[in-house]
Amino acid sequence: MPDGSIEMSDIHRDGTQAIINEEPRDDEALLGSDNDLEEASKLVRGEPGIWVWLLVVSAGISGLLFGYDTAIISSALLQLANPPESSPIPALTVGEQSLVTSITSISALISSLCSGPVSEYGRKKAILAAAVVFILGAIWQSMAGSVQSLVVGRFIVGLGVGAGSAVVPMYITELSPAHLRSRLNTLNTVFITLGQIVAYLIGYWYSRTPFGWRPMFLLGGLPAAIQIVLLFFLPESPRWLVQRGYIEQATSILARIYGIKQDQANAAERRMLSQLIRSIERGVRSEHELSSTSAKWKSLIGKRGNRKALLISGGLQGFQQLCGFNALMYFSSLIYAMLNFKNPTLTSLSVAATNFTFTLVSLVLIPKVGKRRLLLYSVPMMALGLLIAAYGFSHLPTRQVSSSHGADSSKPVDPESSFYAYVILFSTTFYVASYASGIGNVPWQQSEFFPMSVRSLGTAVATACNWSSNFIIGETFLGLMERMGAVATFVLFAIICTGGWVGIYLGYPDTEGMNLEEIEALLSR
Ligand SMILES: O[C@H]1[C@H](O)[C@@H](O)[C@H](O)[C@@H](O)[C@H]1O
Repeated sequence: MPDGSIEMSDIHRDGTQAIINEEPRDDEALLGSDNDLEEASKLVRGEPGIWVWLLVVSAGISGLLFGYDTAIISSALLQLANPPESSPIPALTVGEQSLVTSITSISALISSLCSGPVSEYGRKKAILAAAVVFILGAIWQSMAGSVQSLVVGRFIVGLGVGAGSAVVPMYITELSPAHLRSRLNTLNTVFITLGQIVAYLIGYWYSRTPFGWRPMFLLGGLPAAIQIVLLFFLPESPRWLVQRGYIEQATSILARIYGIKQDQANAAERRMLSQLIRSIERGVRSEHELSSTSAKWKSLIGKRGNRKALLISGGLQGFQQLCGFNALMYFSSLIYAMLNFKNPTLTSLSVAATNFTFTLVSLVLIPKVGKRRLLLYSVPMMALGLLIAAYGFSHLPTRQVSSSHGADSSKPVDPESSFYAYVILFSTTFYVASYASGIGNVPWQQSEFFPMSVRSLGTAVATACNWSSNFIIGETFLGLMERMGAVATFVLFAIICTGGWVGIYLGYPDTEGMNLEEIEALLSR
């Protein structure tokens, strides 16, 4: 070859075994000059093309559904707790309401764990399976004729939520160029938070329609149907393809991601592609022995780098939920009703809107500031917001904050307590903004910590940490408020934030701009 670069056909392999058995070649002998390398790195730092954005948006529909399905339940419950006389489902008791809400976290926990083995068959297949489950769940919930079938419908939809929440960030991580990985992953969280806003708006829209909960649930199936169509155009993860030996397909997908026309590629471009493929190959080669699930578990827990990856990602996922954000998300209308706000539903829409807006802010900040620094700056602000809210609660009459029955409109509002109610509104909004800027989305970027051999399993376990902590908060928050009071509950969350900050300071590495293979090397040290 005239310029010393390699042809695509040179890097084509016919199966995993061939990759594994092949001796590493001397890259330098095959690749071009230093000038080529400089050009190649400029290419790597370019803006993502429209194809990459479309790809992430199509995959991100799972995030939209995650947000929609976890948030729509609060509007649906308002109706299901006060049904019209002709309703086949009697008014849900408090216990049933909590079961219908928490069953989704339980099934999300189960399916996030199962998503590991399923995504070994292909990331796209796993996303497709989640989309089918979303549609099934939407139809089932909307047609429910009894409490039991409602619970089954919520269970089904939770299976989609859990699988989508584990697989989509992994898929995005595996196909993103290193310098765009954080940004593209944050886009998935933008979709989650957008789904939550859409759910509040649709919930509000149907709130006065008799049996409005049926269309509320059914509408969740629509984006999933669109996603199934889009999936035909989505490529498979290039890293998964390399692992399976489909080098040619992986190369052409990487070429599209980096905006390279393969038939017209210059030396620098060909060089960059071959380097990418070969560094992925090396990762696959080094861990090829992990074919069984038990060997993967052994490696995940036994190997230093993997164990660290699991601790960081699982710990961060647990912290994301235990810091109490979803308690505010799920029960904000109740809290604001206790504070005598006129329209608690609108005030809680402000929680979702702040969450969405500041996730957008972090989309801009992450590439500039980096994930580690963003977490270190934003978590103390969350603690501050919580402490100010606790201070506000401490000035309100105890009866007002421990009642679970909402606003007492017959009681004249004492102007001093209304001042503190505003202190609480502003401090919780400040807390939500700080949450959304960092811990609200960074944990979902967990897949980057795991090497290919244990990536799906590690991602699944870390995601399960999220859903189990989500369940704990959903189940205990109101009890904590009743038993310990709002002041102690908010102080407790502030203490959790402080502990989380220390954990991040000590253990969360700065991986900004590193490729996945460099992160693997960093954690194995
Ligand atoms: O990252 C998301 C996002 O922050 C959502 O708003 C929240 O409800 C989820 O629990 C979380 O995982």
